[in-house]
Amino acid sequence: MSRVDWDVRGVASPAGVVRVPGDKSISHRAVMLAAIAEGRSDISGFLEGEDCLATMRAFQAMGVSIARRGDQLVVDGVGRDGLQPPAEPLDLGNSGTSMRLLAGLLAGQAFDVTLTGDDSLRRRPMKRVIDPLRLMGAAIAGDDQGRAPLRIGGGARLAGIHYDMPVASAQVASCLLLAGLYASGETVVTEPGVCRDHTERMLQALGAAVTRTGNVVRLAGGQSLQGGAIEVPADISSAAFALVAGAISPDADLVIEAVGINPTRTGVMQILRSMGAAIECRNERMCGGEPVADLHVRGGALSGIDIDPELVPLAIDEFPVLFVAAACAAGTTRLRGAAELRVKESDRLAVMAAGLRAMGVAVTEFEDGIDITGGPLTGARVDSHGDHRVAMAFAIAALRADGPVVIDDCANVATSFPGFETVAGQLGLEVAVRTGTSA
Ligand SMILES: O=C(O)C1=C[C@@H](OP(=O)(O)O)[C@@H](O)[C@H](O)C1
Ligand SMILES: C=C(OP(=O)(O)O)C(=O)O
Repeated sequence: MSRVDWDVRGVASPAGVVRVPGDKSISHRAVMLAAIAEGRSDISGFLEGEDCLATMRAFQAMGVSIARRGDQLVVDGVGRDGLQPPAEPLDLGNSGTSMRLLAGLLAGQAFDVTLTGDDSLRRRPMKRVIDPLRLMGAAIAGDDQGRAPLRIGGGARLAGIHYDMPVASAQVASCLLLAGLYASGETVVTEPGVCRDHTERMLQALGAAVTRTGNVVRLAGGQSLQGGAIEVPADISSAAFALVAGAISPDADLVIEAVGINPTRTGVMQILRSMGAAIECRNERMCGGEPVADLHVRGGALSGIDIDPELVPLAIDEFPVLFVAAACAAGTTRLRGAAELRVKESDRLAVMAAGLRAMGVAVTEFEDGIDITGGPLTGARVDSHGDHRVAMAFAIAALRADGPVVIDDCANVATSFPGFETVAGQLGLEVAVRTGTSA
C-alpha cells in the first residue's frame, strides 16, 4: 500500500475566497436513496472522496448504473426491490457511514451480502446496528465482538420497532430508518441527543413520509422513493479546517463559499464563537433542502472555554481541529461527554493528545474528554494514525508552530477532502507531500 507523509509549514495568513468539497454525509445518502428510488437522479456537488466512492461502487456491484456526466453523478434508480446480489463482499474501505447505513438498507433484501472494510473499519463497533436490526428480524452477524465483516442473510422479514438509541448516532438512526423502508409497520427511533438529520430531509425530498416530534422520528414501512435532482452543499466538516485556520491567524480574512449550515451540524461555529472567533454567515439560502451560507472568518484572540456537552453530537467530526483552536487559545478548554471520539477512524482523544504534546501543548486526557491549555506551538513530527481529520488538524496547527510539522500517514485525507493540499495553499500553508511504500 502506498504511504503518504506531509511536511507542512505556515507561510502566510489565510485570505481570499475558498471552496471546499461536497458534504460527505449527504453524498452517501444521495447515492443510497437514488439507487433504490424509481427513475433517474442527477446529483450535483457529490463528494468524490474515497468514502463516498466506496458507497457508489457498492451500488454498482449490486447492479445500479451510476455514471459521471459533466459535474453530475447520474444514478438510474432500480426501485426498492431492484438491487441484485453482489458477486463479492462489499468493501467499504475506511467508511463507517457506508457500513452502518448499508447494514440497514440491505437487511431487508432477498439476497445474502457481506460488508467489510479496512483495518480501521474492522475495529469499529457494529453492535450498535446489529442489535436493533436483529430486533427488527434481520439475520445479521459480525465477529464475536460484533465487528465487521458483517454477514447479512437475505430473505428476512423485517418488522418495525420502537427503539431508544443508547448513543446519539446519526448513523444508527439512519440505519434503522433505511431498514424501516423494508419493514412492515412503523419504525420509531428516539434519539438521546440532537443528531444530523440529512436522512430524514432527503427521504422527504424523494417523496417519503417521515415525521419528527422532538427527538422522535417515525417512518411507515413499504414506501417507495422517486428520483430527481439532488444538490449537495459544501461540507461544514471540511470547512471547519478553514474556519480554524482563520480563527487562529491574527491577520486572516477568509470566505468559505456555499457551506451547508444545517443546524444539526453547526456546533463547530458555536464553539469557535464562544471562544471569541469572528465568524459571520452571509448570503444564507437553501440548496436542495439544506440551508447554506458563505462563511466569513477573521482572525483574533481566542479564549479557552468549557464546551457544552450538548454540542458534542453537533460537532462530532470537528473536534480534532477544535483541539488545535484550543491549543492556540488563552487558558484551558475542557471537553467532556465525548467518549464517542475514541471509536472513530482512530481514538481521536488519544491520538490528538499525543500529537499536541509533541508540539509542546499541555494536555490532560480523560476517558470521555480532554483538557487543553493554550500556549506556544513547536514544530514536531506527529502520527495521524491514518485518520484523515487528525492529519488535516495537525496541518492547520502548522500555521502557529515555530517550525515545520511533519505528519505521518496522510493518505486517508482523500476519504473526505480530496484536494486538501491545494486548498491548504489558500490557507497560508505549504504542504510538501512525500510518498513511499508501507508494510
Ligand atoms: O451519519 C453520518 O453521516 C455521520 C454521523 C457521525 O457518526 P455517528 O453516527 O457514529 O455519530 C459522524 O461522525 C460521521 O462522520 C458521519
Ligand atoms: C467519523 C467519520 O466518518 P465515518 O464514521 O463515516 O467513517 C468522519 O468522517 O470523521
